[in-house]
Amino acid sequence: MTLSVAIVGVGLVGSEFVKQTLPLVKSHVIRIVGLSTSKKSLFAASGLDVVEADWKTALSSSVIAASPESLLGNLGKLVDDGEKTVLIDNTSSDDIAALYPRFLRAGISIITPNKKAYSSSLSLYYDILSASTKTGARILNEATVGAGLPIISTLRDLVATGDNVRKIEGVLSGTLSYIFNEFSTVQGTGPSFSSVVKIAREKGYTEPHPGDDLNGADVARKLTILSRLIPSLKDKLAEGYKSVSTTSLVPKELEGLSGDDFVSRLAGFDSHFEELRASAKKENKVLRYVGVINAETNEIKASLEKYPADHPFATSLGGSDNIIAFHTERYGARPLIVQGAGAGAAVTAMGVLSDTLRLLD
Ligand SMILES: NC(=O)C1=CN([C@@H]2O[C@H](COP(=O)(O)OP(=O)(O)OC[C@H]3O[C@@H](n4cnc5c(N)ncnc54)[C@H](OP(=O)(O)O)[C@@H]3O)[C@@H](O)[C@H]2O)C=CC1
Ligand SMILES: N[C@@H](CC=O)C(=O)O
Ligand code: NA
Repeated sequence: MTLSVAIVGVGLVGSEFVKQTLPLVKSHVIRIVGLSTSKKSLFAASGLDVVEADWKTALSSSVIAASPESLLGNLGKLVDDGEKTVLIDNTSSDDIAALYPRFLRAGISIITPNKKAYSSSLSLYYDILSASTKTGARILNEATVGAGLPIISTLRDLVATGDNVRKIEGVLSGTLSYIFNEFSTVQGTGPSFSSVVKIAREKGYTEPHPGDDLNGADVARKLTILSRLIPSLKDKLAEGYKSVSTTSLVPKELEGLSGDDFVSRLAGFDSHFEELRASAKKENKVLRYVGVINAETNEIKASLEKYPADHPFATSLGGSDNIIAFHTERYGARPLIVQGAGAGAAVTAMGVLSDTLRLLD
């Protein structure tokens, strides 16, 4: 059966998703029925004529305004006609996330790298789970943590097979990994903090607003998504990521600025970060921003820490690498470790597309 797919959000990840999907459109595994930005949309129930490059022109010249309501109606009709139908949410929008229960109740599956739905209030989370259970429409979000790395599937497998997860710890932000791998080296020297943040943004690692990475919220969201999969912690974070103890690296003066203004004014705070780097170097340590879920002490925390120069977080990470260690009863002596690029369009779109193909299992 051909999957009918509507893609909302065609920025860095969304455009790469379309690119990776084109061979599957040619072989009739997938039919792209909808494309939309925050302003414009295209829809054809029988499938859009999607050709690399041309779809961008067609979408930007479309006169049809984006409307999640009409998309819901159009996709609902496909479900009624017996089509396997999927919404791919490649935005970082809270508004789209809030609509997931309605899409699921209409029998439309959802695949997303957008962390908003699973890391906000517990009530939205349970609304999503119950809508999915009711209709059998599935929601998969592997790319929300570690981009294409198998983090969520690994944790689900550990829990489903009865292992006891004691602690999860690691570097969960591709942006903050890149920034501190470049900024805080064992030599204790390197480029200025603001210049590395700028490059991380240019490389497509950051959230649409880089302050959402630097304030720790992105890591806190990932910790929320993971902790809700651990039976003893599933109801702990009532307010989602806001309930996580989080260290922000955003100077107070830059709060509330647009992404562009934020990045251009960050240079004014380079000396503060230079001091942090120098103080770590004095102890022969490096700075790394880490996330920890401790199921034994119930502590869930996102923070900037110092690690000895010979620690794996200091020696084995490069680029936007994430490293996540699962300490469990079965993996008692040595944790199960997943490591690799944790941000960037190619690896994120791969995570979204592989989830999409799981719907055909
Ligand atoms: N970049 C990465 O490495 C990773 C990203 N992610 C997640 O992937 C998602 C996309 O990230 P990325 O591609 O980098 O972000 P971009 O800012 O490049 O793209 C976001 C897109 O979403 C669109 N959009 C925003 N709001 C709406 C809306 N209400 N309706 C329709 N479209 C909307 C924007 O449209 P417009 O152009 O009109 O504003 C834009 O095209 C985010 O949730 C991010 O957290 C997850 C893992 C890694
Ligand atoms: N901004 C995020 C993108 C992936 O979730 C990160 O840097 O990890
Ligand atoms: Na992942």
